[in-house]
Amino acid sequence: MTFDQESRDGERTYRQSRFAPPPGATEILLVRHGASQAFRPGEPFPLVDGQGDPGLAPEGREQARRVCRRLAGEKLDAVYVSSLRRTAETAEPLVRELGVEPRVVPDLREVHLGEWEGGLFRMKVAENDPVAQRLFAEERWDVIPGAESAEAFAGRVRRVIGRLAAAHPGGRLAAFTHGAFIAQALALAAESRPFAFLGADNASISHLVVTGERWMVRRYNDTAHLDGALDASAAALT
Ligand SMILES: O=C(O)[C@H](O)COP(=O)(O)O
Repeated sequence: MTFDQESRDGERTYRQSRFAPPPGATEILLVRHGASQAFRPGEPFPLVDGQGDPGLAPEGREQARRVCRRLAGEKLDAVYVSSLRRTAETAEPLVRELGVEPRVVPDLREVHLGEWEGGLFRMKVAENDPVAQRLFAEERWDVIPGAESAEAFAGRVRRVIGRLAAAHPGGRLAAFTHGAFIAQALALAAESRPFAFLGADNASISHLVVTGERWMVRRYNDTAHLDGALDASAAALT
């Protein structure tokens, strides 16, 4: 006898059920792009709208192949990318497989790192620069001169997630985006400290379920498709 069968005296029983999105909710799979090219001091990345625009590193292309193979098995209503090429390059195997056009939404771009754009950010963090220490202590990007303000960034992320959800009620979409963007989106959903979700891995999947103002965190930094042997299969995104 299974748990949801009626017991012998006719009393009903109830088994635990799996999560199901509320009616009309939008599932947004936030995919961080694959690893981008290494920064070499003195050779800044080209800029797009003032932001560093490296392409994918060889390992990033392999990560892209794996995350797209995982997503290809999912029912998706649309694929979105930011205006920075590393997201489009990561989504490329998926859009080719699905035969769809990626939709470019510039507001999915990374936080603007001001004077540390073009690759300098990584060097400053690696060198434990005092401003980088402040940035992580205060959980604000705008301690970097010229960087996007905390309020502007949170507002941009809130608005674009709302727009994507409104465009696909009851649907599921993949949005290829960036590490700080994912951290901000999940922090808004969880009403957490701003950096509580910082550190999503390259080609990881995070997952929001959005109903109007109510956002739920369903998944964070899922990398099952990256770990282990090349052909390891990952579970469906339930
Ligand atoms: O390491 C970097 O270049 C910045 O943190 C940008 O983040 P991203 O790689 O997620 O766009």
